[in-house]
Amino acid sequence: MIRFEHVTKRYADGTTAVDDLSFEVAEGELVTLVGPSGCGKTTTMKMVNRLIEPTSGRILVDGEDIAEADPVALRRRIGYVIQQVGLFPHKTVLENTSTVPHLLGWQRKKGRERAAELLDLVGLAPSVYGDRYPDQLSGGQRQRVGVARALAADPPVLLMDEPFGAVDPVVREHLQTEFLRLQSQVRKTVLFVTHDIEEAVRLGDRIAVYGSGRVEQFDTPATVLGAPATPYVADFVGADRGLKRLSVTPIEPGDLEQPPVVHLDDPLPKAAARLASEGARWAVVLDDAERLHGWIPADAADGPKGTVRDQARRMEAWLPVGAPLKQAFSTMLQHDAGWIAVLDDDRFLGVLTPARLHEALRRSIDADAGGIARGDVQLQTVADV
Ligand SMILES: Nc1ncnc2c1ncn2[C@@H]1O[C@H](COP(=O)(O)OP(=O)(O)OP(=O)(O)O)[C@@H](O)[C@H]1O
Repeated sequence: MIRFEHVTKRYADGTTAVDDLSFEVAEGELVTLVGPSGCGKTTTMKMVNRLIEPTSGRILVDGEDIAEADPVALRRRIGYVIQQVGLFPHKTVLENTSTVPHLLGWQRKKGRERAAELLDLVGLAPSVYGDRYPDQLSGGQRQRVGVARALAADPPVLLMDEPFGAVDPVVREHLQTEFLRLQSQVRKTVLFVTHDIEEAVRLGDRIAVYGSGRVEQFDTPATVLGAPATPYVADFVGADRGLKRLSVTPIEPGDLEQPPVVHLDDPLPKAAARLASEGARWAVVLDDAERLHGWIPADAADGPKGTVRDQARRMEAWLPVGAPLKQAFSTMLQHDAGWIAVLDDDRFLGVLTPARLHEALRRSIDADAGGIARGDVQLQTVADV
């Protein structure tokens, strides 16, 4: 846990870099600090490992006032990843990764084993990369080594200052995805500095949006995008905040439509009767274990003999419940599908249609800001006009 209590930093020349900052990062939480250049993000971060001392206020790490800690011992308890990575050029990847365990006096063998484990975890096979030197790696690989090195001594707290800032957008997205997967396993308390709102939204459990030296809003990505606290925040998150919000708004069971469901071994006449009674043009087809198989159009069910199995079509477009709406939209486009199935593990929950997706989009964009209830969302289709 990291707690800032009325922390102010004024530099010798009179610049107030951070002004009366108070917030808390819970254990295992990832908080992103986002804001324009010079707003005090790095100063905030460097005060946590005492590379910079606050002018006033207190910072607690795991309940301990860090002003009373020995700075060197403190830094070994806190992982630190920066944009320039700062790997030792004359040391191998494995040696770089085991630096902190080594400084902490771990046995060499244990330190190297741990380093190898972490390199694996960040996607760098130690047998391939362990003996390379930093200049034999790509930028993205160097960043991964930086992350592995920061985690090597298993610190409870991780500070990350624009760690993926120096790589191209594609590699950056990969690193973000990998880091999210890693964080879901290691659950560190993370303070992550970025000036990129997309990155802040994607990675943060909560986001602190900085104005000049102050936090203008501290909340979940969905709330910051859906209900910016001030005009400054609204401007910073951008006019397309609705679009950005799609990536942080999950599909909920309530978004789904329930088409008729038939099973592979149902006789066709039974399936046809089911479709007719609901006036549906198609039905979802499940197997005996209630797993999604595909679908069957009404005209194909309209035969005197056989079972649904003979006429069923496979359906590849599906998503797990909780996946972001952006992914739903993209899957629908990718498969050119009129609907996609939503599953909870293997269990079929319902389908997302363009109309329901549209409704969910409206909810995600407007609901918090305007207090619009889902039932109040009116959908218009071409047929209504
Ligand atoms: N050593 C220093 N002496 C005086 N002013 C400083 C010093 N270090 C930083 N500042 C000033 O403090 C303010 C905050 O700087 P800081 O580096 O924390 O910003 P930042 O949000 O991390 O910016 P960036 O995204 O550009 O890294 C800036 O106005 C900066 O010029």
